[in-house]
Amino acid sequence: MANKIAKIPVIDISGEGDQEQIARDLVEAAIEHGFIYIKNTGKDIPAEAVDGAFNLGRTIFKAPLSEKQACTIQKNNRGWSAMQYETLDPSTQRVGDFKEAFNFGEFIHGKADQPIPATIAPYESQINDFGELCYKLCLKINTLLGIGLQVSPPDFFTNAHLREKGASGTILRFLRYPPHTETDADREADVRAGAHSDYGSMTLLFRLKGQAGLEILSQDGKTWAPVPVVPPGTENDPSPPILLNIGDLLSYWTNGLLRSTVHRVVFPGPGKTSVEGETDSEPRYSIAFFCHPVATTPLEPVPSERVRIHKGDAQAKQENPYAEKKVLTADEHLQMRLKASYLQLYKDKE
Ligand SMILES: O=C(O)CCC(=O)C(=O)O
Ligand SMILES: [Fe+2]
Repeated sequence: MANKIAKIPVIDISGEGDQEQIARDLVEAAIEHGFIYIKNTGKDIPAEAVDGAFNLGRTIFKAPLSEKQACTIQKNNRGWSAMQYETLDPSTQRVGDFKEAFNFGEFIHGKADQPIPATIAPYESQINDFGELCYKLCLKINTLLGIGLQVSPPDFFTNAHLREKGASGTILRFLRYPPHTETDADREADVRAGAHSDYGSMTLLFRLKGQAGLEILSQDGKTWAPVPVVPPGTENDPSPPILLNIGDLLSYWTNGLLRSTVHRVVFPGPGKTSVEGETDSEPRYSIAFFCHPVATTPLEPVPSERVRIHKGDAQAKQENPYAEKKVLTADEHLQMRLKASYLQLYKDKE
């Protein structure tokens, strides 16, 4: 039986409306769900930029294998991750994630600071521009979270993300999940992306209409709910909402007040998705922007009364052990998580 679809609020942050109210709504959604649909009216990220980025994603993965291999992912988390190279849930997965991915780190003066396939070299500035739009949207969200949590000063989170203050683990990631074919040996065991929570402060996720697969885990850790690409009320928007989720770092930084929700990408199978109009029979593409604070940021107590008085929720910690308080800087927090997911990379090179 297919599960009920996830009930995630849709919030419009693109207008001139009451910013305090929008900020409060955003914070409540981040506390309650950890996932929020950011209505895409085309003002922050134009629909053409999203479409262009998806075309780029297709081009990257079509590049010759030798070009992609020359850019194999490194410990700096940049580059190409081949099919089944990453294992997001090593505790339960026998085989790696049924996906390939390409990670771009921060660009410097509009140029990639890593090897990129020759096939996509002509599009370097387009990749940079899309990353810029995502970065600016994350700054805006950081400011709203600061306002909503009554952090003093309200730009506390925003300041920690300013690129001019130093490098960060921020990544623009293109993903391709091929469909299953009759000959795939391990169809039952295959998961497209194992259960995990994201590492950074927040993630922006772009998906395509009609493509099923993303699910979130309920707070009691018992049921998975599919997350529709186009939730009710957004059917006529220029582009599907951008799915925002809180990552472990921000959850950790706020004593677990903001929720870092566990999610995965599956093959629902024919007729098994409860999201009307979505299937897993075609290759699935998605784009994730993983936003991180400047690497040297000390994750000190957030100057907010709401955060201070929040008592860590034992249930949330059990569900997501990485949300526990134990790490000091943004970079140390990230390194811990990467090591757990790229088993081969760290085994081969240690
Ligand atoms: O492709 C998706 O829909 C989600 C991907 C994801 O959760 C991730 O890369 O962290
Ligand atoms: Fe994720």
